[in-house]
Amino acid sequence: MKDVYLLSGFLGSGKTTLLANMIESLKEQGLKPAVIMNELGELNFDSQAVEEGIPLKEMLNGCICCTGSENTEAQIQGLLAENDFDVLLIETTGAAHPVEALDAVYSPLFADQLNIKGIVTVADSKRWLMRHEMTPQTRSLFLEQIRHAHLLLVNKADLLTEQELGQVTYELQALNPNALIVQTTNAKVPYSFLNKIQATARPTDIEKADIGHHLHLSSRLVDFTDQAFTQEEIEDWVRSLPETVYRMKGYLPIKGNSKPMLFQYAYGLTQWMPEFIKMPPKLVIIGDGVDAIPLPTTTL
Ligand SMILES: Nc1nc2c(ncn2[C@@H]2O[C@H](COP(=O)(O)OP(=O)(O)OP(=O)(O)O)[C@@H](O)[C@H]2O)c(=O)[nH]1
Repeated sequence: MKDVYLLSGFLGSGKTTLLANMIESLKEQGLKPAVIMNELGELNFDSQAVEEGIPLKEMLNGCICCTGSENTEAQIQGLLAENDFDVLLIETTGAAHPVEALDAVYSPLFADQLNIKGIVTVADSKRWLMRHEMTPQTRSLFLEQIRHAHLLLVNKADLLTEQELGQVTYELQALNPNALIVQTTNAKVPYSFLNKIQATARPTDIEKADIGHHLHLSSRLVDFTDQAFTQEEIEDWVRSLPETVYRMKGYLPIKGNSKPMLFQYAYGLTQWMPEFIKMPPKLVIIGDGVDAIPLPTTTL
């Protein structure tokens, strides 16, 4: 299993600085990093932050969450096929919504090779104090990046007074009580903090899950080998799910079909497509607390 970290945060908050620090920390631990950088422009000025010899893929033509997950899937598959690495660091553009970015990264094709550790959001603490000057759209994205973080860096601590820093930390923790929060200058975060987070629900977590536990944004891989459903049974199940299930995608075994069907769910809508290759019957579920939700059942 290869660990995957998604680096999120507003433009100029310190993501590239964090990336460079994380590469150093991982190497100190004897781990081999690989990097995917997602920049909005045609040219990636930040790629100099990644030293030679580290596997690097660049996605320059748009946001990881808008260019379509196929592109991200292809980049990850390329990295997995061509390189030997232990940890994948993905720097998203400042304009990426964290749920969309997680969705783009989590493909049923290689879900059993990747362990999504989580979203590390770099929050610019100075900008937080001036958030009322932002447009409502950018402020809302800023808030979403903070809300969905598993590890939250209150960065640029050097630019604030002690009192301001205390206030910002308190406000950010109130917005996301589940996140591990750490005050940083130049995004310097100890490896032990990074290693602590975990966004992929494992079978042992699911057995332990109870109400109030694991309310975080997380992903879960369900294997439907030796099972089959009708499309109606799946649609009924989808209607019974809480609104905190944001995305599902994968291949579902449908009675009467020799090959699992491609299934997608987003914003309350399902989409079905016949698949002509026999794909493994696996489904990825992304949402808050997905380890606790019941799975579909069949009557026959
Ligand atoms: N004073 C101060 N400056 C910082 C800190 N962290 C990062 N910076 C500076 O802030 C600027 C932006 O940092 P980057 O790491 O490039 O930020 P980014 O989020 O990757 O930026 P984009 O790629 O534009 O989204 C750089 O000049 C950094 O040196 C900090 O803790 N304090």
